[in-house]
Amino acid sequence: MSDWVLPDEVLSEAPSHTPLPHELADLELLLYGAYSPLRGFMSEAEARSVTLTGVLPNGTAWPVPVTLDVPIEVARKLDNPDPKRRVLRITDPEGAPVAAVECHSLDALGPDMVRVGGPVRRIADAAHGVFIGLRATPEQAKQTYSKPRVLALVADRPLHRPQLAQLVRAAHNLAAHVLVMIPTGDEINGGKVLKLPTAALVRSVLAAKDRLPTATVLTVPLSRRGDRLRDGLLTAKVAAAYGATHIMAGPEGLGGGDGIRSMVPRDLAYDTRDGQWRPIEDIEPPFRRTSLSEAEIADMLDRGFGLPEWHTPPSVAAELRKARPPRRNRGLVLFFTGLSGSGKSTISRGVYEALLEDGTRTVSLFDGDVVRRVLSSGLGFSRADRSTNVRRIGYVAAEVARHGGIGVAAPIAPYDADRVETRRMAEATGADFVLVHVSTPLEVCESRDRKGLYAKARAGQIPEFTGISDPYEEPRDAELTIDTSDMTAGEAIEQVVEFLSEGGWLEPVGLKIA
Ligand SMILES: Nc1ncnc2c1ncn2[C@@H]1O[C@H](COP(=O)(O)OS(=O)(=O)O)[C@@H](OP(=O)(O)O)[C@H]1O
Ligand SMILES: Nc1ncnc2c1ncn2[C@@H]1O[C@H](COP(=O)(O)OP(=O)(O)O)[C@@H](O)[C@H]1O
Repeated sequence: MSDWVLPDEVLSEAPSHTPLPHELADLELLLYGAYSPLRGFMSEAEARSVTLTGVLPNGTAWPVPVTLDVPIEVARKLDNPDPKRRVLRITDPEGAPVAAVECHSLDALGPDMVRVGGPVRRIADAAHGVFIGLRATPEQAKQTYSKPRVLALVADRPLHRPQLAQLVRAAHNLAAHVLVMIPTGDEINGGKVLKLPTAALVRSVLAAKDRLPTATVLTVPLSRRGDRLRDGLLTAKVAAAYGATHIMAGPEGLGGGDGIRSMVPRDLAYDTRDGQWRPIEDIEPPFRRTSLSEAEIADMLDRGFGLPEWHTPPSVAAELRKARPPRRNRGLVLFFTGLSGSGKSTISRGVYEALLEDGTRTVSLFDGDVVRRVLSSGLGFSRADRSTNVRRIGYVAAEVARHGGIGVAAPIAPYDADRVETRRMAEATGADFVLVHVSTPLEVCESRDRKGLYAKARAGQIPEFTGISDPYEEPRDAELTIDTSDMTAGEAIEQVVEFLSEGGWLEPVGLKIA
């Protein structure tokens, strides 16, 4: 990839840095040569040029910035005037060195961060990664192609019969070898209804392998930037680097370019007369079954209904059932937020006990006092400490949910960013996240003043008290909002239990609140 030779003593003295997941994914693609002709991370000027014009200053078209940002303390250690000796050692999240960056450019991004640009070089093969055995460099992949034409498909969702039929038709018409690229980078779930953890996505795609024409199936650490057009162009670039001559346009549409042609598949429907998938307009309406939407598929899985065989191969359906079990068996983080005295502890404890009495679900309660004593001992109530506290709770509750249990937590959790991160952690495990905002107004909480804390806060004896001298950011993404001003604790608990039953997380029968 890179022709520079790195003396050992330079490397051993180089400062280390562990990049963010999407930066590591970019690094992997750079090292593979999958971002060819890029050989390294962009300088700020290059990144700006790409963002504004889609072209690098040297005239190369490139759709998105590929950048690496490091904290200023790390950048300060890169003080050698000779750029060949200004080397940053990149470590994976476990701390093992994986690559080196020869830092040709260092551009300050505000007071804390520095953008590091320059060529990259592999030090060691990545040792970890889900389905790492399915990774390949473009050169390795090209060895497997059986035909001159190669049709790429980015499988960022499971393949059901309509997608398989589209692929088979396109591959047949082109007489092409098929290259299935399963994206394993960050944000592959972005905007999807049916969110799957990476391993589950790979398994569900592999479950359709027998139904593919001659194909090479790879995982590719592609991540999404959130701009469909540019993401599409980047995907096409990577597919071209892997030797694809054609690419299937996805539901969002994908750009071609770079000598790769985009294939827009025809809309297919199922013909009930002979069980074939064919262009929708070739089937008379009474015999036509259109494909299920992602929302319909998600809903069927949530309710525990089997996916119909006319639509989904049984092997794929089985993987999806495992990855997304019916809600009554699926992990859940039930997260209460609200002011002190709003009723979080009372309601969460009541729901926890109702779940214990019901006995169909395993459940852990992260009681506020116990959390502060054990999990978060030593933390106070500064913004940073509250954030750490809430994210720790979120992390542990997500682990409970990963294994199919219900994690119930009830911290104040005053900051939106921490609640959002907590939701992300839960959903990344394949579990659900339900946010209950106990919205009892401050006046009511203060009049209750069960622990006498509001009086102390008003008297200035407790600095940074939520609602008095510290912020509470009202959630706008709560699944359920309960104001306990005019209801009994029993009624509040029942509202939550009913919500869980109606949503399918609990069997409706059997649960009774006294
Ligand atoms: N400064 C300040 N602000 C708010 N609350 C305070 C403070 N100091 C102590 N307490 C008591 O600690 C409880 C809140 O802890 P949490 O872990 O839920 O807070 S946070 O989510 O980390 O913000 C909270 O308990 P609850 O009444 O159960 O909410 C208070 O009793
Ligand atoms: N509908 C209700 N739901 C919950 N608590 C209520 C309700 N009505 C009155 N309360 C009282 O309000 C107080 C709430 O305290 P707590 O549950 O410890 O709140 P938090 O955990 O949010 O600080 C308790 O004394 C509780 O008895």
